[in-house]
Amino acid sequence: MTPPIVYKLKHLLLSYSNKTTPTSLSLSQKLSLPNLKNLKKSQFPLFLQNRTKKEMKMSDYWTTMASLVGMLAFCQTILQLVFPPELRLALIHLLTRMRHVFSSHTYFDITEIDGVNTNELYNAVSLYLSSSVTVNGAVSSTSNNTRLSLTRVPNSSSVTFGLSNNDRITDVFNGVTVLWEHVVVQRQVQSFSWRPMPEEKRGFTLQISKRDKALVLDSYLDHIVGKAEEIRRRNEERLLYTNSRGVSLDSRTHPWDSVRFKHPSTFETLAMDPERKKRIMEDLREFANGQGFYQKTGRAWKRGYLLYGPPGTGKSSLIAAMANYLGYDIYDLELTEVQNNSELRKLLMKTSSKSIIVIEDIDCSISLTKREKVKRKNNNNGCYDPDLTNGSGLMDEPGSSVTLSGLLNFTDGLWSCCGSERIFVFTTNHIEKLDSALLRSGRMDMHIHMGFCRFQALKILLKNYLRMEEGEVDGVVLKEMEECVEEAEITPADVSEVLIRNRSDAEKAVRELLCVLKERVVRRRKSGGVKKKKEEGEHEDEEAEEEQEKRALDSPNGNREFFGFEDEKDGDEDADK
Ligand SMILES: Nc1ncnc2c1ncn2[C@@H]1O[C@H](COP(=O)(O)OP(=O)(O)OP(=O)(O)O)[C@@H](O)[C@H]1O
Ligand SMILES: [Mg+2]
Repeated sequence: MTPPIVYKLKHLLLSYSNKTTPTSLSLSQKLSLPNLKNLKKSQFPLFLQNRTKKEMKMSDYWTTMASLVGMLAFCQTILQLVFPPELRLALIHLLTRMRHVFSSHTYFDITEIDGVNTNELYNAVSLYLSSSVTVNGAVSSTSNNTRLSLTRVPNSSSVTFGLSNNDRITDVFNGVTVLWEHVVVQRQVQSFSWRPMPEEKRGFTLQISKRDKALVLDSYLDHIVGKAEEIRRRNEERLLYTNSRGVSLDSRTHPWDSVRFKHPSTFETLAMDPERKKRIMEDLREFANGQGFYQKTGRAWKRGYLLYGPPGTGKSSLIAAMANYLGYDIYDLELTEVQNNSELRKLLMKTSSKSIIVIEDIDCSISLTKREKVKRKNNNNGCYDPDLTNGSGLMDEPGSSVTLSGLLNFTDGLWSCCGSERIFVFTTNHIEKLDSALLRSGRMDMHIHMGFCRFQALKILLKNYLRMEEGEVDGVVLKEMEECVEEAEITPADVSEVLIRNRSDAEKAVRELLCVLKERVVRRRKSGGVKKKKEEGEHEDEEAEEEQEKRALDSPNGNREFFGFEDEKDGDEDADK
């Protein structure tokens, strides 16, 4: 590229060599050069002064140009020699320091790379500013033409805005205005380094008034880090991990395979009584925000949920909704693939915090009823046989891969505390098969019964699948539905099926659903389902009674089985321990 000064000189020379050339003259005028007619000879460079128009032949012109360019290059070299990069940098630093000393502001530099390590604060600031520029006026640019860069990181579903190189932006925090500048300079040619450095040296400079300095140190940076973490989680897609048999569990390999988790289930789409839903959401939120509480009370920062109910009532959907609500990853633990307790522990150690560890159909994964039988056997013999237990009073199935005690250690023992902010979710279709040790508080803090579809849940499904609000459905049909839905004992999955089938015709879908509900009621009445169930209830076998009794003892308000919502209770010792 021709430097502007050379460009100007070229035209000056051209016009000088041929004053009558209209193009050169107009060009020179365009460039606001002095009118050549008024130009005194003394105003020309010395080596040109003795030349006249006639003397300036074409060959002379090119010679002159070459000398000029050579001179410029020479000057540049001299400048570089006189001011080597280090000196130039030092001069800049000196000037910057002087500016800072006399300024009423304090400056904080947050460089991208701190020594050889990546500075997490830089990334946090970058994320914070990127989100803030889009938040209603929380941050406003210093000028309207502040440039924003757009990025999309891997695994992210959204585009983020960033501050362009060397641009500035203001932020307001607690009524104090601060200025951020994104400083990008070319990195010096580096000597040998183990770690290749980026070509550019990037950083943020925070300018804040000296009297507000305490604010930054106290809370502003904490605020930024917290916000950045929140944004990061929101932007990233959830991951669904699963364990597979035979994966080496040495310290280098990761025993979990992951895929992107894009389950659309949310608490909004979940067909469930709104009050119960609200309670679950509050519980989750309290847990996620409860670091201080757990620390203060000396409890591991984890929570257990047991979801139980017939197939197709939304247990898995609830787990997905939980993950989407909190922005947690899911570890779907396939217990049958785990060889032994130590492998289970290793798997646990390789889970990250802010995650939900799920064991589906826990009653099918591991024999959990054994313990009761052993207990009975011991009772029958009138003595306790320690050889049959693992020392904690729990029976380990001989030759089995993972034992009950191993599982309990996994959720509640010392090992459960490696890492934090984790939720354990177990699901089962048969809660009555589970051992009381699994049911006691502290292990599974909340028991959530996912039952057949009720009227409230039905309305949510109508809204989800047919986009029909309550008022849009025929009042008479709705009333009939309300009357028979509970007796029909239909799962949300079955209701969904009918609605999906007819989703192109909402009226037809509603009519058909009502028919299905009525048919089920008739069928149930015919087969004496209700009556039979009552009789069954009266003649429950001894074992089932014992199970119920045990759970009633465990439950302080006795409603765990049906509603599954209890407050946490402390000090409820496992009967067998
Ligand atoms: N409560 C619900 N709210 C919304 N949709 C539901 C609900 N229950 C079931 N469904 C629908 O039914 C399908 C099956 O539900 P889901 O897999 O969550 O049931 P589940 O209780 O986990 O069943 P299983 O015990 O067989 O694992 C889901 O695709 C979902 O669309
Ligand atoms: Mg399921």
